[in-house]
Amino acid sequence: MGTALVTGATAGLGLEFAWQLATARHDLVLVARDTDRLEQVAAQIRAAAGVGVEALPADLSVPDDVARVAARLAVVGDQPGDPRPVGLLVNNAGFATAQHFVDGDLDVELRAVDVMVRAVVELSHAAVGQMQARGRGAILNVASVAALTAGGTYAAAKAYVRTFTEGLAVELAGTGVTATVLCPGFTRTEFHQRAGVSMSSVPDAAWLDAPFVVASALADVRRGIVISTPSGRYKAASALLRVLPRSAVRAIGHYR
Ligand SMILES: NC(=O)C1=CN([C@@H]2O[C@H](COP(=O)(O)OP(=O)(O)OC[C@H]3O[C@@H](n4cnc5c(N)ncnc54)[C@H](OP(=O)(O)O)[C@@H]3O)[C@@H](O)[C@H]2O)C=CC1
Ligand SMILES: N[C@@H](C=O)C(=O)O
Repeated sequence: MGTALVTGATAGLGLEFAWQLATARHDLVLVARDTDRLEQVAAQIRAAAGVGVEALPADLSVPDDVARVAARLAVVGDQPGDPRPVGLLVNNAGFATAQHFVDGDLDVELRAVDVMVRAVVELSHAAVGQMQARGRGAILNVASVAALTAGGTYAAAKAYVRTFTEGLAVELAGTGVTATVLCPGFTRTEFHQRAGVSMSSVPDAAWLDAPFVVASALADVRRGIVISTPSGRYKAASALLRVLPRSAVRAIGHYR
């Protein structure tokens, strides 16, 4: 099995990606900011799954850190001593801005763009070059059903990722390399708690579990599906969001 690089691998969906990929015998390169937690996750997966795990601490809002991750992704693996090339890139790291734009902290808005747009573009570019040269590979970018809403910078970033990935999939057709965008709905992770967002009004039936979301996404990657929306509920919600008048979508006012 090949090597997978997962960003945001210390918690939530990223941690679940790491475990499911390790169980499927992929070696891993794991990226996140919290070095202690990252090393701990890497050690646990190495011990339990017996795969190779590199911990690559990086803050994806910091250009030098993104460049280090991009350099790892660009490795073709044809030089003696090279690490193995990455065959699957999972651009998963992200966070909720959890504020309105006008009276919000501009640094938070810009960091959201850096982590969820700029880093996704830079890392995809670094990976796709070596993947195309080797004639195989896959890129999985994590957006959100929020991409179809009008909820400020978070939704705009996710809309970018969705459209960007669709364009990449078109460009890559026939090359042996695929691009998939994952668009989950509400999923139980650390995401809302980290952002200090109360989710008490969201009914139980609206929640997805990370193991289900990740298994659906990886199955869709294997089948070369471009837009992966786990669960019938969120497929229906996405279909509705696409046909509603945008004035109605704006009225939903879904801010993250
Ligand atoms: N949970 C949900 O309801 C939904 C989530 N999503 C998307 O799923 C993705 C994963 O989120 P989820 O698992 O829920 O969130 P979590 O908060 O559980 O995990 C986020 C991960 O991203 C990492 N991370 C955050 N900021 C940075 C940064 N600047 N540089 C590097 N790593 C960073 C965190 O690690 P560390 O703090 O160590 O850096 C952590 O590993 C995100 O892109 C999110 O937008 C989409 C739809 C629904
Ligand atoms: N769908 C979730 C994140 O993208 C949310 O809105 O909480």
